[in-house]
Parts: sequence; structure tokens; C-alpha cells
Amino acid sequence: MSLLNVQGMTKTFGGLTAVNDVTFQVPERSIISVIGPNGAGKTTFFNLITGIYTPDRGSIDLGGRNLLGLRPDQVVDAGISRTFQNIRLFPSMTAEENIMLGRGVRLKSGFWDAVLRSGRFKHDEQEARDTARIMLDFVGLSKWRNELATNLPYGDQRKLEIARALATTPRLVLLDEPAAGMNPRETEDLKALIRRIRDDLGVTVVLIEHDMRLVMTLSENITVLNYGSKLSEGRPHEVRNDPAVMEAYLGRGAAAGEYGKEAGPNV
Ligand SMILES: Nc1ncnc2c1ncn2[C@@H]1O[C@H](COP(=O)(O)OP(=O)(O)OP(=O)(O)O)[C@@H](O)[C@H]1O
Repeated sequence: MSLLNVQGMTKTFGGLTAVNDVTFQVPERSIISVIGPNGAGKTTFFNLITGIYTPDRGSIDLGGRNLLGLRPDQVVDAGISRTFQNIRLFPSMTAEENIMLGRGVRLKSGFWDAVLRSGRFKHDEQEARDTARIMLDFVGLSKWRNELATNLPYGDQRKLEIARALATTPRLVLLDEPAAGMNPRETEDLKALIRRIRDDLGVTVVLIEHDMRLVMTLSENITVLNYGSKLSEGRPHEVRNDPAVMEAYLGRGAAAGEYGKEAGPNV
């Protein structure tokens, strides 16, 4: 049974249809990729699922619960967390504090609890710190616990964002271009981490990614968007060999080389 069910999702900006009647299903404990040329509507699609934008049409449910109309923080509470295409850490806070802040969404103490440092606040703070340490350990960043986020190597900043997303104990995590700017070794580490997120934590993963080698070797299923519409869907080898997908990429000139080379002939 699907964990996430998106039906007929549509979003227009003025005269531009950024996401056009997209239906998308994500089985529980799967790793799914959403790919497509620049401007295809991938990030808008994530923004619709996470409550940043409201769709013009369509439905979204997670495990049978309707998510339409929820605010982004309510979507997190419902079990979906995400990372962003551009790193969004608090640079002058430590790695641990960045994760504690992510955990804050889940905590119950309010403003006055914090001001008065009530028992509830202290309990929540300790719980957030414990979770942050577990997550730092999980993504392999324990040594950076007290380091300012801005001082971490680029690939580790991306991992820290993932740790922050996981700290909300989601059922589904959406990763927007997690390998962007990573070198090949960092990308290999990331691949292993994403597998562990699914295998060890039981969290379902959907990623937007341009690195075709990563997409083809990691995903169970791939959805291809083009001009806002779903162009293709299937197993990696099916999508790779779909003439419509090749045309969408080959039509981009320089991207043709990128697709052919990165995907590799025998993946
Ligand atoms: N808030 C907005 N207002 C107007 N147009 C928008 C807005 N957000 C996205 N768009 C447009 O919608 C289209 C899809 O953009 P989107 O960022 O979702 O594509 P993408 O597939 O994520 O691209 P990329 O791979 O380059 O990140 C683009 O034409 C973009 O300019």
C-alpha cells in the first residue's frame, strides 16, 4: 500500500502551469526519485506536498490522512520532513543546535515555558539534545557537534540538513538535490546514508536529483517530470530506455552528454 498518494496535482503561476495534473504514489519504505530538466516543476511539486504552496487542484494524503490545506509545520507533524535545494542551516549556530531547532517542531513547551525555564521546557530541551546527538551519530557527524554549521565542509552541511529533517521523526523525507555540489566520494557516502535512512530507520525517501548515476543506482522507481507534466515513470532501466525521456534530455543539447555519461550504459 502507498504511504504517499498524490492525485491530479496542478499548480499555476499566472499563465504558467508549473505542475500539471500529476499523480504520484510512494510505497512505504521505498526510495523514489523525481527527475526532469531544469524548470520541470520538481521543486514546486515538493513545495505543494509540504504545504508551502496550495495546489489549484488535486489531493495529497499520507497514510490515509488528507494533507490538503495544512501549514508546513503541520505537514511536518503529520510525518513529512524535507531538505532544500539551497542549504538552509543557521550558520552561526552549532551543528547540534541546528538539529535541536528542527526537533523543536515536535516539542510541546511554549513561549512562557521557555522564559520561565519550566520543568517541561528543560525536559523538552534535554530530549531535543539527546535526539540531536543520536542523529549526528547516525549521519556520521558526531565530531562536528559543537562546531558552527558554517565551518563544516560542504558535503557535511548537506548531511546536517538531512539529520535535522530526520530529527522530526518523519515517516517520509523529501530530499531536494542532496548530492548537489558533492564530490564523487561524498556522493557515494550519501548513497549509503540514504539506504540506511530507509533500512535502519524505516523512513521512506523521495529525492529530486540531477546526478543520474546516483538516481539510477539508488532508486526503486523514478518519476520524470517535463514542463510540469509526468513524462514517464518506472524502474530505472525502464525510464532510461524510454524514448520520451531521452528526447526530453537530448533536446537540451549540453544535457544530452550529462544524461548519457552520468547514467552509464550498463546501470
Ligand atoms: N513562486 C513562483 N512564482 C512564479 N513562477 C514560479 C514560482 N515557483 C516556480 N515557478 C516556475 O515554475 C516552473 C517550475 O519551477 P521549479 O523550480 O519547480 O522547477 P525544477 O524542476 O525544480 O527546476 P530546477 O531543476 O532548475 O530546480 C519554472 O518555470 C519556475 O520559474
